[in-house]
Amino acid sequence: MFSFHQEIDEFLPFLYFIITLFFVWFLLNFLYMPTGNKNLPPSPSKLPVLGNLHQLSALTHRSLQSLAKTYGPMMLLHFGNKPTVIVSSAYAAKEIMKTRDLIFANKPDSSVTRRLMYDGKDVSVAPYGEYWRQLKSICVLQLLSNKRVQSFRSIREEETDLLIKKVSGNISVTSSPVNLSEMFSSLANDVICRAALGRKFSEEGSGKKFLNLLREFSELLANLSVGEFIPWLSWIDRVSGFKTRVDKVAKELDEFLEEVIQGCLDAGQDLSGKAVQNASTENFLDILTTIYKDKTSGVSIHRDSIKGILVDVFVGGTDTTSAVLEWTMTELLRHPKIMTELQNEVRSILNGKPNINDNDLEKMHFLKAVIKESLRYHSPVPFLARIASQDVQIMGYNIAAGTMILINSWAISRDPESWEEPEKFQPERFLNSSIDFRGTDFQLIPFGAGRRGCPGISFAMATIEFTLANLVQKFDWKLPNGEKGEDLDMTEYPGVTVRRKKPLLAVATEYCFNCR
Ligand code: HEM
Repeated sequence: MFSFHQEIDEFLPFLYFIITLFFVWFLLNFLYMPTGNKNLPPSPSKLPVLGNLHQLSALTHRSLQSLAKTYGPMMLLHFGNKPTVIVSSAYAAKEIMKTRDLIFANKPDSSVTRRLMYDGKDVSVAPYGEYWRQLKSICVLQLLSNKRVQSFRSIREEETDLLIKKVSGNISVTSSPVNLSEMFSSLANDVICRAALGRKFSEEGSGKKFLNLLREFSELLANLSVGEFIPWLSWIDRVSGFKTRVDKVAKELDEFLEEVIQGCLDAGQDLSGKAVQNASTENFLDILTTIYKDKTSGVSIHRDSIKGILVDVFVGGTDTTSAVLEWTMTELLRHPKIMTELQNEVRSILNGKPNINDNDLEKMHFLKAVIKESLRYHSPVPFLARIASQDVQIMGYNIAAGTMILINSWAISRDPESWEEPEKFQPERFLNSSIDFRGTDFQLIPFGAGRRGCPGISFAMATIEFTLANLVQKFDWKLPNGEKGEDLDMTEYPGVTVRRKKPLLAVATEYCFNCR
């Protein structure tokens, strides 16, 4: 028979265990106090050290969208030790990018962005202020204004013509599919290189290397560096090879840009070796180097500023533009009825005329609706990042100075509060709607909004509209091997820009203008 003391003796270790557990739980709760009592946005519970990092998948925009379904349009997460507010509604986005735009005019920086973006000497991560303002206005005036974009018409025409010839050439040799993803990347890069540098690189061995460098660059920017969020674990970045990759890409891109700039600086010649004749034939790099050399202009830019701006233009403009082309063609191939409707519009407006001009494009309302729907359904840059520069209240929640803000523009453009049947690809929704993507309608912000909004919208749209109109006018398209639209692999590949994981392959047949 057990005595009372015997029972107590046996129970004691268990009791100690329970008390210890309770103490640890209390300590952790104290250290990582739930945020509700400071009127902070709702938070999912977090782990010590990791915070909420374990709740993120590689496709962060999707994991944060599903967390927002539980915690609401403004939630506070901890990426390691970094408090981060995730914004997933049009209303909250407007509060940040319009109502309180000035407080949120700075971008977060990290050791990776500093290393890759010339220590903030570019436009996209430069601290908000006079230097950023000067750089951005140089970009807009000299490369991205409507007038400049119009002046690049012949570049777009020549490069699209080459793309069409590649597709036609492929049809005459073999009826095998063409790799549209690869073609769109080259096209976007060639158009930007010619407009910015006066030449392109795709025809040289260095062209492919340059494109791969840009792709890796964008991947590294989107990667979570462990040391950034958990400083005492920064050794993991060295052991995993992440830091070495960052250094290698930064070094190789710098060498490439240095060569390009030096080529331009040498003897006031442009990159093709010709002396620069007059301002109208100058390319963007000529203008940047002139400002760099002219110390009397009142604008002072360093050599690293030129490199930073070029990185912005290539990284910001190449992958994004080709991603939009890639996703739009993907959706057209998945929805043959929409493809036919678009072809009917384009072909009837052109009425047998082979060349498309800006007036024709203006009339193509369905084309514009298809592109808008593609930007909504596959918002190419899923996150817009900001830093709160002072304590502020948004939607009644307190946000402390220094908090990182991630606006999930991907989730906002699929939010059922703003969109009917958001998971369906329906270009018609834009036909009788004034909603646009230029940063005034916060349910559709693929180019961001406010002071830090994208300055390259007109440049990108001119290339996208012209290329798509030509492709659907001149060819009929289908998926290879009789594949059905609904079977097409739609897996996304994460990065600053979300691309298709697998390249888009499609079979083209030449459209016969005289046969109808
Ligand atoms: C479809 C194509 C493009 C998309 C989807 C896109 C998207 C974006 C987004 C989302 C931002 C951040 C905006 C924000 O935080 O509010 C941005 C910024 C920027 N983009 Fe684009 N972009 C595209 C094309 C281009 C092109 C063609 C260029 C230049 C040639 C360019 C240059 C820039 C620059 C310099 C910034 C930084 C602006 C700043 O921080 O003030 N983008 N872009």
